Amino acid sequence: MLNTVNPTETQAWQKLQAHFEQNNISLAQEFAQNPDRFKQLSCQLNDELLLDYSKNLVTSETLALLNELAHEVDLKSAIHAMFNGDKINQTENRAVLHVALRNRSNSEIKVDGKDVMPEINAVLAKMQAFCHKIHSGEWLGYTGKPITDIVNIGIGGSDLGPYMVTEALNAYKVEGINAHFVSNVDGTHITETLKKVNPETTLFLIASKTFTTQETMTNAHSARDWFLAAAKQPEFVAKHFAALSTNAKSVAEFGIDTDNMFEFWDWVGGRYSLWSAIGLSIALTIGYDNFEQLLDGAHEMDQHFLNTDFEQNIPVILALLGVWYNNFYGAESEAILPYDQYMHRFAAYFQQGNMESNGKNCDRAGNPIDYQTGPIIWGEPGTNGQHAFYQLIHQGTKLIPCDFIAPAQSHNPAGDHHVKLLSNFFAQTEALAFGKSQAQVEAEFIAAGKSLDEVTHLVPFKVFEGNKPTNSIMVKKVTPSVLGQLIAMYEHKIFVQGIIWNVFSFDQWGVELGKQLASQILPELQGDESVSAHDASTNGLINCFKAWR
Ligand SMILES: O=P(O)(O)OC[C@H]1O[C@@H](O)[C@@H](O)[C@@H](O)[C@@H]1O
Repeated sequence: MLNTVNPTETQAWQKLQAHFEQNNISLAQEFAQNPDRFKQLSCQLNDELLLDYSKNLVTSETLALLNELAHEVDLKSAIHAMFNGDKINQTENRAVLHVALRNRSNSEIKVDGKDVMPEINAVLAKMQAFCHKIHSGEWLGYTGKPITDIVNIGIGGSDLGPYMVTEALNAYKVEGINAHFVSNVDGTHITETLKKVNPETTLFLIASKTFTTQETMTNAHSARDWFLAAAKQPEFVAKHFAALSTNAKSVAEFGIDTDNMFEFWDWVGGRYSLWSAIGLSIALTIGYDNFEQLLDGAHEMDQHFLNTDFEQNIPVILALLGVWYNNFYGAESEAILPYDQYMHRFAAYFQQGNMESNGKNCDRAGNPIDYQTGPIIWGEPGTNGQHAFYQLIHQGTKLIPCDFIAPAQSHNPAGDHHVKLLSNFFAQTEALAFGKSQAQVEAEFIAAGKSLDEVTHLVPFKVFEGNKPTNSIMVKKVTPSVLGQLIAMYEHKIFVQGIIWNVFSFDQWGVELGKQLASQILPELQGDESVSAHDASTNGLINCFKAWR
């Protein structure tokens, strides 16, 4: 059981509040006063991942108080509870063991007295053997041809992770295999995807923890109908459909051979499931060995998180900085900005990871919360974002803490692209931190031969106040292992924040109401008679739809 502590009632919180009110931290001043600031406020996981958090609005006192907060809410016990397989997802009475899925040390981890590692290893071995069959061409479709296209049908955690990772690791793609991802129940998604593939050479992976999700089951049935329209014989489904699920009964009812089912367990949260059988599309796309390296990287971050003092603990540092802005500066959102085109779905992935985990307004004792919890997460790859929304980050009225992520080495070192990309990565955090003063703007005008009288009216528009906080996360190269490290880093950041905010990070009751209402509305959309059972707005919209369709 996790304890329940209202963070705002801790001594550390009170001290942080007073510290916040008494200090107006200036990055320019902090850097001017302390030439060792980068050295002191940066750390490396290994020789592939560096976190520079020196451009944050913190002093050594801020960091000490934030650490005190972590200790006061007993973060250490919570971390151990998760790694020990305690049922910390209390509203669903489940353990939270994505760390077991990548427990490369293979040490025993027990749930209800039973070691889960043998089952995990058995599923990994089954995934490895399956990948080998597909990649070697041993597995043949119903007309005797090898598989060339994988279509993953899933949504939420059964889509976002595998899609993000296969995109981020596109440089490792197995030749001859194309991956597709269908998630939306909008018929456009499956229809457009099916136009690109051939039933004789396509393998569908039906990815659903529950195997009941409306979107996924609808898309899966449409895919099967499409397949059978060509293949005719239902027994051919076995060669072209596999299931990734915890629900063997529903998999069998759908008609998928349970030999083709890759199992996982209720202690794997949907948004933490890419490490499980849900990662089969990853292993098929980038190769099983690379999938294992992804697990290895995550395990390395897990060990760092479990064993490192909070002062040097990368996920803990990131989490505490987030709490500082979210709860004291009143920041509403955080941007994740990868300077790596392959990572274009990374922010979208952590929208679910973070917002579904910590978007909660009820504390662990069931009381309503009167302080801020999870932030809004958003972002796009640099430099695209620079030409779109960075204006607001630089000169808008909102504080948006940003994580800048960049690899030192590109997978595509074409010409001078990478140095140009990285020059922007360095320039942006510098500009955000230090801005441009009125004196600098005026000096630039004078240097350009203008008289101040001529340009005074323009000066205020060109001033950047600076003092905008950023983290820079530099990696050597986006390899499978490094990506595993990065994902695990953010997962644990989210965990730490959930512990501090006193919420349950591993349930998601907030997605249920809409699902319930949609299933009530669905039968009402049949027939032409007008609907009056809802509020006036919902009735009006439904009746408009009926008139127009
Ligand atoms: O994997 P299945 O069971 O289809 O769920 C898919 C998604 O459903 C949503 O409603 C959320 O609960 C997500 O956390 C989950 O990842």
